[in-house]
Amino acid sequence: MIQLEGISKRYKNGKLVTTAVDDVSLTINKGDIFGIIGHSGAGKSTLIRCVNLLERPTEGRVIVGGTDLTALKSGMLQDARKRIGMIFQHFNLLTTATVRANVAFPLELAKMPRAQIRTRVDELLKLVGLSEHGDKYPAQLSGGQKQRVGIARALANNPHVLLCDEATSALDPQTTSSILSLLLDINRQLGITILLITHEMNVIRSICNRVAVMDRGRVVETGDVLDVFLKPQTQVTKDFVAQVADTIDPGHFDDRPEGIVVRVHFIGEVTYEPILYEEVKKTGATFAILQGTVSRMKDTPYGQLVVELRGSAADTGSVLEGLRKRGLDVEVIG
Ligand SMILES: Nc1ncnc2c1ncn2[C@@H]1O[C@H](COP(=O)(O)OP(=O)(O)OP(=O)(O)O)[C@@H](O)[C@H]1O
Repeated sequence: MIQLEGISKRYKNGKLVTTAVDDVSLTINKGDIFGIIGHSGAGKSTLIRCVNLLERPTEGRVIVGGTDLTALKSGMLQDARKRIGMIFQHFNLLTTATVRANVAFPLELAKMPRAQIRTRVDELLKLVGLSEHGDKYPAQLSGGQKQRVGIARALANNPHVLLCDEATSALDPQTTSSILSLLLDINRQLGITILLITHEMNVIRSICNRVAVMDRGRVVETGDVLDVFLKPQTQVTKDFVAQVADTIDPGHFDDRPEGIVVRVHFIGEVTYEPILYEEVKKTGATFAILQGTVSRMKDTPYGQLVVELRGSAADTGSVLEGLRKRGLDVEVIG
């Protein structure tokens, strides 16, 4: 649905050149909720603004729904942009217009007849749970409600893609979670592909299926959220994963003298099966749990256990083999 090919964006200020985005290529599939995470200054905002050409990349191509936006003349680009909705951290609502008027705005620009606009606005307000608030002004709404207006407005022209620029960063945790649920519903019910940027791993974990990690203008890691989350490769990704409290602090188990220390990853329904117990029981080995967690990423349960396996080398070896045969990812870490 979105293909970014070799995107770079450089800003020139006199003799100073800042490279905000440095040769980024990404493929975002139809139906994905794709998250880009990075620290402040990593280039996320610049990159997401390149997708609808609010920023024109210095180099590279942006292909959305098969159309190369970077090759379009301005009239055609305006049309293509209607298929790309966008929401913002600070909502960007018209403060002197009511909720209805804010949502109607892109429809008026698209010259939709008045009666149709009324029906469409009703539909959109219902979708985002604001049917009772249509005649209010933005100042009379909470942050979460303002973002719902932003979402309704972004969806007005039936976009294929929704871009979310730090859409929950100005919201408290509870409101964040209600907006994230709404985005997930929109993705599922309307099949809209979502590309979001954030500096919070929790946002990625709650709703994204794919993630890219940005650092100093470059994508340093990309993949399925579960893979990246459970096996972060770079330090910057490890730091983001550590933001989420239920991950296990690596590497404090090397002082266990008696046995071998093993990290077992569970993904999916096996998380709730007594596999470890069953495999250990077949042998003369025993185990002690040193640390463990079970959680959920989007709809997938997952868990990690760090256990010390005690017993003869043959017994512990056969436990490891048994666990691997049953599809678990097992690492000996001490
Ligand atoms: N218009 C501009 N002119 C010059 N430099 C810019 C411009 N916009 C962004 N930059 C620089 O590009 C780099 C990336 O900025 P960008 O806002 O894309 O990062 P970010 O990851 O979105 O950070 P934040 O979360 O703080 O917005 C920064 O060094 C920034 O100072």
